[in-house]
Amino acid sequence: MTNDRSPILKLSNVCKTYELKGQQAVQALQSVDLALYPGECLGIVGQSGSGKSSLAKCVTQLEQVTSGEIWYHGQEITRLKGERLRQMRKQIQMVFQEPAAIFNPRMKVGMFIGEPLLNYKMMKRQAAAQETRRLLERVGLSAMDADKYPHELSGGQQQRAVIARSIGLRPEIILFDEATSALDVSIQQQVLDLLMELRRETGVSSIFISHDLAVVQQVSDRIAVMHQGRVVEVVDSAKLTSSANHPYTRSLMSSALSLRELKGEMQKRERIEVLAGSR
Ligand SMILES: Nc1ncnc2c1ncn2[C@@H]1O[C@H](COP(=O)(O)OP(=O)(O)OP(=O)(O)O)[C@@H](O)[C@H]1O
Repeated sequence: MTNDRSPILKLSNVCKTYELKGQQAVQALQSVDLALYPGECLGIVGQSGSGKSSLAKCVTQLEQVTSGEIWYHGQEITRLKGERLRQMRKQIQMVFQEPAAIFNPRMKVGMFIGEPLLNYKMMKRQAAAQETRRLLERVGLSAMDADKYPHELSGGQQQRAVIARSIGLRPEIILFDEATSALDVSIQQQVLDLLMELRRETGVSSIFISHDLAVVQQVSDRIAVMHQGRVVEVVDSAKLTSSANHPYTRSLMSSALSLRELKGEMQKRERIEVLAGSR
């Protein structure tokens, strides 16, 4: 659908090897080629250890690639330094699984969201405070939450605050790395709905990483399937059932299916128990 346009981000032959003292090196990424098109959500799915987080970290230079190139708007970004790296990180934001890990426990939520607006000199203090309130409300929190400390928010609310901070910078790309995986199922769905709304509203491009194929399929236009550090295939989300070819993708699909059946069966059993008065 999007292949007639130039990609905004392109990974070309990217390899990442972790050298470990006294142990065998780990090849986390092996010759990865991927493209992200403007406005697209590219899903990345694969089991634990398949290299998903390493890929996200190489894009944002939290890790250095071992070899290969990453192009952002025609600029090679694997060795950026100083101000150019800082500007790239403003444009390519990352949202992790554990929001608690990136909060400063002593910094109020309002400051957490407003600080980057000041650091990047996007606006003055008063305007940043106003923008912070707007962002809080945009992600479904209250402007009053600005005065709370992170521990006073639930996990889902913390993740909304992290998303508010990211979108405040008006990035071109947001990388979500298992961003909803730690949340309860109903809260997870609310956050996914928020992400889909924000995407429609802002046109932001995104990479959505998860081990959960059903979740990835819900939010993505295309899905890159990773297995042992390689992208084994890229499929259109809407045509997953008919066009997935690789046996590994097929096995992910059947385990996602049996998980759905299991969940459905448990819900059915709960309903029967409630009707029978045993709960
Ligand atoms: N800093 C590191 N040092 C050494 N090995 C690492 C490091 N980070 C990741 N690895 C290894 O690289 C491989 C890929 O890990 P990575 O975290 O990228 O996979 P993943 O698909 O994101 O898995 P998970 O969902 O469990 O985080 C794994 O074998 C992992 O143990």
